[in-house]
Amino acid sequence: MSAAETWTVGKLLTWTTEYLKKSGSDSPRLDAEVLLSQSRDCRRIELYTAFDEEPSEEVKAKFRAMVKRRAEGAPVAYLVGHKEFYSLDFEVTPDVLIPRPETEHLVVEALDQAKALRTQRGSQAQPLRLADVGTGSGCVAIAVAKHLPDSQVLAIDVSEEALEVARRNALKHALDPPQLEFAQSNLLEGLEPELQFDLILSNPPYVSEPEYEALDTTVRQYEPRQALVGGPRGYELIVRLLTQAAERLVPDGCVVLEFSPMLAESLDAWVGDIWQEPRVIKDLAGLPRIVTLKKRA
Ligand SMILES: C[S@@+](CC[C@H](N)C(=O)[O-])C[C@H]1O[C@@H](n2cnc3c(N)ncnc32)[C@H](O)[C@@H]1O
Repeated sequence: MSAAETWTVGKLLTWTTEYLKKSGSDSPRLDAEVLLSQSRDCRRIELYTAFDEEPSEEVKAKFRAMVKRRAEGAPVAYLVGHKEFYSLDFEVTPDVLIPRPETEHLVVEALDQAKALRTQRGSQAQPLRLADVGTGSGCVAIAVAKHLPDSQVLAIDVSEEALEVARRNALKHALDPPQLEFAQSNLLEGLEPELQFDLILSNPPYVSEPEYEALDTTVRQYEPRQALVGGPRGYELIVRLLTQAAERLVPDGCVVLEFSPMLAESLDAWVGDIWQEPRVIKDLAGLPRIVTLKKRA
């Protein structure tokens, strides 16, 4: 970018798109638009009616600094401090995983299972009790709580730093106890012994250690390892969670889990003698991504 040129919104977007493309971004135009709208404090769509305007020096300086960090690999969501998930806006910091679009399938399936339980139990039933294990930013717990106003959701994480972000997101979406509560716990271990749930949801860490080493450096360098790695083989946390969940579910309840398509061949082993035939949901790429498990009678 030369200082003498007039850097209009349109030119800034064109130049930055090319620059970020060369730096390895797989969504350079979108990145440029998100960063510029954040710097101008406007909505992305408003850039389209401001193509010929020249932003102030302050806006351009802010934009340049973010573009530089993006070119170095920093994820856009951490640079702007928020990310949309299930049509809701969530604060994100490097203490939490950036919510992924495939996790929206977990929310859809959780809402379907909640509806089925309600229908089964009738209109006089108690509020549904849900747990979201490994809540991170709180995106799953909050999306579900927003769509199930008469439910009680317990959002759990082992990381106190992640819980602080999730609590701020709950505040932002006007969710209070008893509809949404938080607990720091290693999976379900630290909870009161009498706590039982109708639905246990989780997008747990499920990347194996070798897969982690092969992940894009932007993920490894910026996102919390604890949110990604499930153990040497990837499924260790899932197996522990399923054992604990079997003790915490009411008889007609179920577990809804996101997992890696790489772990699909382990599904039968997870089911064992405890769970019924799994219901598997595929993501938009046609890969197995979500599994729902009900206990055998
Ligand atoms: C894959 S992230 C999911 C975050 C969020 N639910 C989402 O879908 O974007 C997994 C989360 O599990 C948490 N976690 C890791 N090990 C845990 C454990 N043993 N007990 C509870 N939470 C754990 C991590 O801190 C992280 O927030």
